[in-house]
Amino acid sequence: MTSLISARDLSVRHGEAAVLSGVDFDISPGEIVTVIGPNGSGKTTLIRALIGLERAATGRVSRAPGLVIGYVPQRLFIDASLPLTVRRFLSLPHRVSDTEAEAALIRTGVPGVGPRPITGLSGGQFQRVLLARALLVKPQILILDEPTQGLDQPGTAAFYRLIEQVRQETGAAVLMVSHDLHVVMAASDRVICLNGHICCAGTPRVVSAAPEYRALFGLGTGGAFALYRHMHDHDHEHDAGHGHDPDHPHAAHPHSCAGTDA
Ligand SMILES: Nc1ncnc2c1ncn2[C@@H]1O[C@H](COP(=O)(O)OP(=O)(O)OP(=O)(O)O)[C@@H](O)[C@H]1O
Repeated sequence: MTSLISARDLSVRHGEAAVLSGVDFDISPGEIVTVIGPNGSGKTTLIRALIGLERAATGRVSRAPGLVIGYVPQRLFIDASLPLTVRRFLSLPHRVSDTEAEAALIRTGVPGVGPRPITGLSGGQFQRVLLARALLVKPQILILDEPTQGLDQPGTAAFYRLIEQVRQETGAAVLMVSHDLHVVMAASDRVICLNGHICCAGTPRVVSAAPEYRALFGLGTGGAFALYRHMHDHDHEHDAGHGHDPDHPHAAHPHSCAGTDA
């Protein structure tokens, strides 16, 4: 299947520091792919490079022609003194009708918040409004950088269920960065474990068994694995699009994952 976004041998530098090196990446229509990794491992940098907001030092990134991306960045500061309602926020930067705006709020589980000041929302409501705004562009791919930050565990689980529904209803691919390992393992088709390079990648089952993953996140992933097995009974035979045996974890890069290669 044709990739929506792909990267080959992608490296990104910030000044002298190599933040990412040798990254190969693909995402297909309708896939949910999650990038995990420690703080500073280059997750946001990878997302930004895939969108085209960050320049590749070497390698290349390609996007399907005319690809429509719905992007929720990691940080969005809104000045609390700004008199901005949710409704007006949804029309930034592209104007949408009241009907479209309310439909998006209903879909993301926050109906009727349109007239409220955006800075008065709870963390969970705000994340849902950000998702609503991203959906209003009718994206072929949703890119969400830590969309559940600030949410409690039930809120996080509910948000991932919503993402899954959106994927089912719209067929959009979803690329996420997350720290919620347990839910990530339950809600992703494919997981990429990043630490300056790709340490391991594949289905949640493959990644949670990989020594590189365990070196980074410890062995307390049995619960995640059980949750994943419990919630998913559909086919996960494909593995990272590389034709590997899905039951055999692999490092996509031969280096240790204990530290970045920078
Ligand atoms: N604009 C920048 N200028 C210089 N260094 C940067 C810049 N942006 C990121 N970095 C550095 O690049 C490295 C990777 O940052 P990045 O934000 O991609 O990591 P991350 O995995 O998303 O981290 P976190 O989990 O903390 O959000 C870090 O060492 C960071 O300090």
